[in-house]
Amino acid sequence: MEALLVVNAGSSSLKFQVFGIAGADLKREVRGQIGGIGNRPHLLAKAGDGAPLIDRSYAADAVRDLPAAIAAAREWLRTLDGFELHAIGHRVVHGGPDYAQPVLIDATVLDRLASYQDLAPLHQPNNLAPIRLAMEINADVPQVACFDTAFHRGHAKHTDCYALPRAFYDQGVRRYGFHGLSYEYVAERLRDVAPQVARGRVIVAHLGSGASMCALRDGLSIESTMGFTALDGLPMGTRPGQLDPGVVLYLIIQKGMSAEAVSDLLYHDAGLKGLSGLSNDMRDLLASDDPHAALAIDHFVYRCGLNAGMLAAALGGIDAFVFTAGVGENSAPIRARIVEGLAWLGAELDPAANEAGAMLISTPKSRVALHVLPTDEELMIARHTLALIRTPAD
Ligand SMILES: Nc1ncnc2c1ncn2[C@@H]1O[C@H](COP(=O)(O)OP(=O)(O)O)[C@@H](O)[C@H]1O
Ligand SMILES: CC(=O)OP(=O)(O)O
Ligand SMILES: [Mg+2]
Repeated sequence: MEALLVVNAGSSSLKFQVFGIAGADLKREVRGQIGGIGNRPHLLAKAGDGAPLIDRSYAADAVRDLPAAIAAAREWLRTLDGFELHAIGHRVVHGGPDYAQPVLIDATVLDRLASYQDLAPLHQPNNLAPIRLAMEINADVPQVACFDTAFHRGHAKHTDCYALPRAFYDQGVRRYGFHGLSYEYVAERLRDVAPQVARGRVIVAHLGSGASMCALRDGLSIESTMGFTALDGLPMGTRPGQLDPGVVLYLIIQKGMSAEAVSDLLYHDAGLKGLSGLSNDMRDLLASDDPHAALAIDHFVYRCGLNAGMLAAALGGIDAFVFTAGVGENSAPIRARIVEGLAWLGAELDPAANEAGAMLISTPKSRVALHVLPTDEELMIARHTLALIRTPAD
């Protein structure tokens, strides 16, 4: 069977999927992940119908880092029969000012993507590692990079500039926005499940370990809470979200911290983890009776409300609000608390539908339709990859 491999290499996990190609159709054949890298490595893979394929734990030092996880995943993928690899599609978080569309990867493209590494230190190096490896060992298989930033590239200039001297904008210092593959998928899903609403003004909240919101008008992104890097906007598992740049200056100038130490703080030790002092995982905080866990949750919910207000202003009101990603798809209590903060916009929750995790969780008289739509970045990558390898070169 002709097949595509999709790779989503994150900060602590390596996700991969295999799609069979039948004409213009894609069929998910394998959905796999190595999580707990360097800690409690664990390879789990299922067939497209959910049947288990492998469930294997490794010693921490057997899969210590992402390259080791790639090697482990590759070793297992090679045991699968019947797939003829036609292309590999990758999630690449930062596409900088150059890429507004997915792109076929060659050495020049790879160099350019590597130059954005410092703008996404948690993601970009890991995104590029499997590309480099495949270039060596599967040199004849085309690879496609699909960007988190691309879906937001149509933003108006007055919305994606910072109030800095304009030369910085020309150098690429702009508000890019991220999680674009997720928003693009959710916008498509919304067109299926609520076509009328999808043509209107919608906020999508991607609340996972990274978190952001996107304002959609007629299915297109017009604003995002994230900026130049994936540090801005909402508080996240280990990132602070919006922060006065004066804090960074204070840490460097007054406290004598190095740039590396500040970067480490902002990417690894802030957010829910920093504020609670307990965990970056919302499940741990919800289960804890520590007052610092409550503080972290209160802050997260409060900032979600503030940012929703900002995006509602960008849209001139909202017709729908959509929850997606790990927290958004799975946590009824967090959804309920965020919706309380949207009451002024006319949002009214149906508590039973929310508890049941239904696709529509608002009451019939709510002025804002409230949806829960599971995201699927990997399917979006597979579609883009197939479209690119099928496009004849001109
Ligand atoms: N039932 C749940 N309740 C609250 N939070 C949850 C639940 N399930 C998952 N999460 C949160 O979702 C996060 C992972 O989200 P996900 O979208 O998979 O993130 P990423 O792709 O960035 O790793 C976890 O860190 C956890 O905090
Ligand atoms: C861009 C980003 O924050 O991604 P993730 O949520 O996967 O960490
Ligand atoms: Mg994610």
